[in-house]
Amino acid sequence: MQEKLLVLASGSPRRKELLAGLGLSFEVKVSEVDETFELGLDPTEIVQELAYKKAKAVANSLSHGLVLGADTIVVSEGVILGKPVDVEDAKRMLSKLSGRAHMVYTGIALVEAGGGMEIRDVSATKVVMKELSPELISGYVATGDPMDKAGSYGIQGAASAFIPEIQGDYFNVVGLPVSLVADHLARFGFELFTAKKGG
Ligand SMILES: Cc1cn([C@H]2C[C@H](O)[C@@H](COP(=O)(O)OP(=O)(O)OP(=O)(O)O)O2)c(=O)[nH]c1=O
Repeated sequence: MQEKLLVLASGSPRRKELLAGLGLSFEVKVSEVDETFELGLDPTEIVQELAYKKAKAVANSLSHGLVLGADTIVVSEGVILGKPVDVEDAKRMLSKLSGRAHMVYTGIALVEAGGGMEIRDVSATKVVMKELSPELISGYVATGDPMDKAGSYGIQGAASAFIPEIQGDYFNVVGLPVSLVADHLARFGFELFTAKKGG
């Protein structure tokens, strides 16, 4: 029986599904966070800072429990690509990613409500994308799939056809580096496959 409360501070259905895969019980609580970041910060710092903001905002509203936040961005040739603002933006991002490799960074933060321990970490995956014709980009964007995703693609959907190779954690690209999260959860007492979970 898991005694300690685990809270996922995310509205992302992918993150919910990936965390649920670990077999732990958790609640989802989302709070509005300003996702702007300081210019000049390294992408690995930006994703950790945004993940921390998301987790901290929810932790501040609770008296107890452990809160997990995450943030994913795509970086191509030094340019940070978040979620597209519209269809044209999505097409622009995909044209930029076409025919070259880029990096996907997901920052994670675990924050104990009530002023306990806090950790941040980051996972990086290199993604190789095929050359995409304008017709292919238009067709994919028309499906709507890119619109809520960093870099304007979802490796887990039809865009899998564009990606012949990755180096690193696949789940990191989808939005949650599950293996890294599991390692950190264990440090907070959330052990997998033991009788005592989060006690
Ligand atoms: C690159 C890539 C991103 N994504 C998603 C993961 C994230 O949900 C999203 C990046 O946006 P985020 O701002 O990291 O997360 P979010 O707004 O969806 O959810 P929340 O802030 O509430 O936690 O892009 C995919 O699903 N597949 C992919 O291949």
